[in-house]
Amino acid sequence: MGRTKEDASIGIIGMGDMGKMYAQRLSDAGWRINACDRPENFESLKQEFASQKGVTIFPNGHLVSRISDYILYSVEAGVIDKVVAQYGLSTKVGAIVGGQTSCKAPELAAFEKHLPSDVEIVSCHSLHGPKVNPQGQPLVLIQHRASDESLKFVENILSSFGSKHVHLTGEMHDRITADTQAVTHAAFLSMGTAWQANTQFPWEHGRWVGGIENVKINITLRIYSNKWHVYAGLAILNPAAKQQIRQYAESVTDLYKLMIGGQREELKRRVKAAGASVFRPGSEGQDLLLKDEVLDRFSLSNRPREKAPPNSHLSLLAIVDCWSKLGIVPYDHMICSTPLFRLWLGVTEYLFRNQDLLEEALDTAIDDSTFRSDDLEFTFAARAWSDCVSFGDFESYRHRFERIAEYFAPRFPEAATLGNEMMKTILEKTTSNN
Ligand SMILES: NC(=O)C1=CN([C@@H]2O[C@H](COP(=O)(O)OP(=O)(O)OC[C@H]3O[C@@H](n4cnc5c(N)ncnc54)[C@H](OP(=O)(O)O)[C@@H]3O)[C@@H](O)[C@H]2O)C=CC1
Ligand SMILES: O=C(O)C(=O)Cc1ccc(O)cc1
Repeated sequence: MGRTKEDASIGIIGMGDMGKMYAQRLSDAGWRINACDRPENFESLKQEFASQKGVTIFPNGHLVSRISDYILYSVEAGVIDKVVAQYGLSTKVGAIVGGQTSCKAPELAAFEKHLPSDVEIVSCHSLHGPKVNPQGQPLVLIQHRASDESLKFVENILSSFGSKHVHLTGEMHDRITADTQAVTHAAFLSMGTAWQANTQFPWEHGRWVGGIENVKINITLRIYSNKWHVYAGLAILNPAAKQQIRQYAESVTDLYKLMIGGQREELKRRVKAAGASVFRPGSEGQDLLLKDEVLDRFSLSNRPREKAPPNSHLSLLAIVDCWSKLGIVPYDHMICSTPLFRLWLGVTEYLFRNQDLLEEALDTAIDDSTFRSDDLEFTFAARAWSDCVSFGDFESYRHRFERIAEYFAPRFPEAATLGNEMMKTILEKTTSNN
């Protein structure tokens, strides 16, 4: 089997956002790519890639599999079993197969079930979206059923991304990404749900101008402007994610009850104890991941920001409570973190490492009823998303997601421009080395 650029070729099955990004970058790096999407997309895909040197589009996965030396399945997580069942037997003798889906248990199970035994398995996962520059971002590699030499071959293929290779088992990958991805998305999905329930575009209200709020708004819109199946797949198919998301919903509910019950001392005690277990003493002198001047630059609002308006920050208090209850130290996951996770940790840290800001949030939660209805809707939303993930029903997830996405859709273009700029600037300051 060929193992160099001159004599090997790479197959990509599923030419959606990630598949196209891989095809583009790997062919630019000099690899020969054989790619396909669904048969009905053959003609349009062929036209789209007509001028991309090194990429050949085929009508289906059989034709890709039989001639490629490393084959990557880059399809929706929910259909991985079906697609591998369809094309797996056509895999070239002695080839290596991998997948790009965000949850590895079903993907690896599908490979074991459907691939011939002479086929090796090295899977991967780029921990960022298709529009993020892979340079310096984590790239997980899973040597599931393969020789060291085959792993090296795959590493060589993917080396042109300039990503940081992280070697994990499938099981470790799923445990970590439940912490970093699934629960992070649950928080932002819930924010969007609450804003929609109260028919708000939050940046049109003075209470949501500046700083942390910019990140909340931009990321929420970014998620809702993406494909629902990416978020549904990694939450519903990952068993560890259900528990994490449930804990997040419980933390939100518990803290909300303390707020409306006026239990100031108990609220402060619980939140500060959680903060102490997540933001360990001794870290005070370290640089914050995010700073005011960065946060303030990316507002969808045209209102001036004078002083940060007080906010109970229930979503942030709850994530720290959740991490603490689950014994998660988020900094331990930096090596395997997505950009969104680093932003989420960044804003949380920003609140918890500023004692005045934290006190203000806790006092606001008790004394100021301005946010009560928003926090109530947020609590409902967190519980509803948790139920939706626990029930494991893709269609109801899709329905919820798309209903809310539709509400925000008119604002996606401006949010995307600003959000991309924000991600770029902030990512330069929050690498996975932090
Ligand atoms: N988007 C992201 O930020 C990231 C996504 N991932 C993961 O990567 C995978 C791909 O995601 P993404 O590219 O965003 O999703 P897309 O929906 O853009 O791409 C998936 C593609 O696979 C195609 N497909 C489905 N069935 C078949 C089949 N039988 N044969 C050939 N092609 C098929 C789909 O066609 P159709 O649309 O017609 O069904 C679609 O074009 C997912 O598992 C996702 O979880 C990983 C990292 C980041
Ligand atoms: O950064 C995030 O969490 C994203 O939303 C982008 C994303 C989505 C799915 C992945 O498997 C990896 C990255």
